[in-house]
Amino acid sequence: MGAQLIDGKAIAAAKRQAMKTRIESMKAQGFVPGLAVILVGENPASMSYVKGKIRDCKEVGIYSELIRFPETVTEERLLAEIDKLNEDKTIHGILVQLPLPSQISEQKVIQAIRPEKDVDGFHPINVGRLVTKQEGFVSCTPAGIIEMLKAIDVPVAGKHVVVVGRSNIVGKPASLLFLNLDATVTICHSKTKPLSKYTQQADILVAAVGREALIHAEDIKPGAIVIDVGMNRNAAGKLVGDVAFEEVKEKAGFITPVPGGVGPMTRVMLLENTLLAADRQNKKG
Ligand SMILES: Nc1nc(=O)c2c([nH]1)NC[C@@H]1CN(c3ccc(C(=O)N[C@@H](CCC(=O)O)C(=O)O)cc3)C=[N+]21
Repeated sequence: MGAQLIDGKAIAAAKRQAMKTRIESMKAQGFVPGLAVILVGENPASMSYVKGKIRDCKEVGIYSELIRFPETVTEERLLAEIDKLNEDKTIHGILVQLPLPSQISEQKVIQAIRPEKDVDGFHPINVGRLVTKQEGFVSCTPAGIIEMLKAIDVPVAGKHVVVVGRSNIVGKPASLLFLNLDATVTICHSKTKPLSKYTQQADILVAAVGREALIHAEDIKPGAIVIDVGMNRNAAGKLVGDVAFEEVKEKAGFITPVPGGVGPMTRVMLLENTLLAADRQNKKG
């Protein structure tokens, strides 16, 4: 295999380990960071992701609350719960697991969260802060991608980063983060033609579309850093990314696996954002 593997699972585990000490000293000063996770309905994938988040909190010593609602919950009821959590001094971060059922406006729910507690970084205030390079909260997956590059000591300034995908939670914020780090950024999407013309120019390629085997060996530059954000179930029921891993790994310089790459980093950045939120709210009193 040509490429070096970027082990997101190991990087995330090391970060959680370092957090434990930080949280112990917070607790020694009588201050406990807290995260509230709201889950609506019984989607098995959402339930398993949320369980993971609660487990992560327990491991590092963050106080967590799981608040569950039936699939049929009204928007009004959900917004009332968020209002309550906004005022709750023991809760520093609020995450509403997406997607939400169709009777509920995701935008309304996201905007109901106080930006200071928006550890997902989805609130338009935090998005605006990212655009204008101000301090706020950055969406966990893009933040995790940057942390992986830091871990392998790869500078981003001056690099050509090609992001495939323009979602509000990954593609757009990832592009802005790289831009803020002085990369040259190209954003590609479903209407980009031909996609390979752009991806072949990437020093760092971020694949965040959600389609199995979207990126093949012929689509990348030799030695490129390939970050795979995809989470797809293949025909055999296996979790696979957007990158045809077996062939691309022979040509890339670095590559992230799925599972064990971006996913664990996303989870650990939620913990980081929760600690950041707690620190900031603690300072303000
Ligand atoms: N408000 C909100 N915030 C989110 O951050 C959010 C969300 N809603 N809705 C769903 C997506 C998806 N997401 C994942 C995070 C980690 C893994 C992860 O850890 N994946 C493991 C594998 C897990 C498995 O085996 O299923 C891995 O890649 O190694 C996956 C998916 C966060 N999301």
